[in-house]
Amino acid sequence: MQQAISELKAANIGDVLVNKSLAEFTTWKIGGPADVLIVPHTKDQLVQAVRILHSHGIPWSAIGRGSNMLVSDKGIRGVVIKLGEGLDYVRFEGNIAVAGASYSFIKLSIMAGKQGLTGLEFAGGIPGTVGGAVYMNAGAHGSDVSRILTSAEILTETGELRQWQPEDLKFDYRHSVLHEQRGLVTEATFELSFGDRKEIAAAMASYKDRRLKTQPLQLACAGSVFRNPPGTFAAKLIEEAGLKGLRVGDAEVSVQHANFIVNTGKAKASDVLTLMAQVKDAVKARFGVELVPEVLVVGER
Ligand SMILES: Cc1cc2nc3c(=O)[nH]c(=O)nc-3n(C[C@H](O)[C@H](O)[C@H](O)COP(=O)(O)OP(=O)(O)OC[C@H]3O[C@@H](n4cnc5c(N)ncnc54)[C@H](O)[C@@H]3O)c2cc1C
Ligand SMILES: NC(=O)C1=CN([C@@H]2O[C@H](COP(=O)(O)OP(=O)(O)OC[C@H]3O[C@@H](n4cnc5c(N)ncnc54)[C@H](OP(=O)(O)O)[C@@H]3O)[C@@H](O)[C@H]2O)C=CC1
Ligand SMILES: C=C(O[C@H]1[C@H](O)[C@@H](CO)O[C@H](OP(=O)(O)OP(=O)(O)OC[C@H]2O[C@@H](n3ccc(=O)[nH]c3=O)[C@H](O)[C@@H]2O)[C@@H]1NC(C)=O)C(=O)O
Repeated sequence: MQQAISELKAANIGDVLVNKSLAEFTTWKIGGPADVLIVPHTKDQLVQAVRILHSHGIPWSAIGRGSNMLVSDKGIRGVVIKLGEGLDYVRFEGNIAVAGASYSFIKLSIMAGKQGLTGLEFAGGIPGTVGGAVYMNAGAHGSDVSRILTSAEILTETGELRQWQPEDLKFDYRHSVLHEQRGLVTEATFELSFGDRKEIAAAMASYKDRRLKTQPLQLACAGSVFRNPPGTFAAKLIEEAGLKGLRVGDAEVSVQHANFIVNTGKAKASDVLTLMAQVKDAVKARFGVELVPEVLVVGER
């Protein structure tokens, strides 16, 4: 690892931060350190960094805005890559939106609406990056990334840039092939439709209003903790099992939305994991339904 770190620094691939806490990079504000966090500022630096890591056989993973991740208290061994400002861009070509992977998915939604383009209204309240949204096939209000994405530029494990088509990404409910196959999204292209600016703004306002009423947006969280089981809602089962307000340390099942766990202070990842296990067990005992996490639990346990 030491040799790779020296090589990364010598190659000027951006910031190379050793033993860097990841808590500040997650919306839960929880998580131990990455052995090394690298922040390439440009796409060239990113490509070079991945090639160096590949040549040393060092594992790497990506972090976007950390809005769907539970990083363990011991943190992540190996290298974590956070994309820098060089991939924080958007451009519109007619009804096509092309966004860099570190661009905010919410900003993309707002910018598309301002162009009079419809199709991204659902993204107005999803507080991650474009890269994270593609990885997760993020969605809301009956739509998701798979409905509008026409291609994604992927940096492969060996450091090659490739254009992937939607079928290559094998999208499913909150799932893409990137869960099984390492690859970094560097850019995504979305096909939208020309619509009415006022109607788009009205839809976004109503989604936002609904979220403000139903989700604990003012508290540190990571969105829905569990996937919705087929035919029902995780939140409904958790509420009916009487678990709202259940706490472990500073981690709490939100009293506002039962499928959100909020960090009310200094919750540790272990507190959230214990709470998740208690919720899972109680729902299984009461309804016989096996809840499956939607949030990604990463790092050394
Ligand atoms: C208040 C709140 C509301 C939310 N509402 C919704 C919602 O309605 N719908 C929904 O789907 N989600 C929702 N989420 C969850 C979350 O915002 C989404 O899953 C989002 O898409 C994650 O993006 P991110 O950039 O934060 O990814 P991260 O959490 O940083 O990462 C998620 C995964 O993507 C990978 N990844 C990140 N960037 C890249 C990249 N460039 N290339 C390859 N892999 C990458 C990471 O390695 C990780 O495995 C919500 C979260 C919060 C806090
Ligand atoms: N609970 C948590 O852990 C977290 C919650 N969030 C929530 O996610 C939302 C976005 O946060 P963030 O990315 O930091 O951006 P901001 O809250 O800074 O918002 C950025 C822009 O997006 C607009 N906006 C925010 N939410 C919505 C929405 N639901 N629909 C349409 N437009 C919206 C804002 O408009 P305006 O100023 O008019 O609202 C602003 O122009 C906020 O509601 C925030 O509370 C974000 C991160 C973590
Ligand atoms: C927040 C996320 O996505 C969200 C997305 O924002 C919303 C809106 O489209 O729909 C899903 O939530 P959700 O299924 O919990 O949606 P909601 O409309 O809030 O609730 C569904 C049902 O559960 C009930 N409900 C909700 C909250 C609660 O505390 N108790 C309860 O009984 C509601 O009454 C409703 O009948 C996504 N979650 C999943 C796991 O699919 C995320 O993925 O992180």
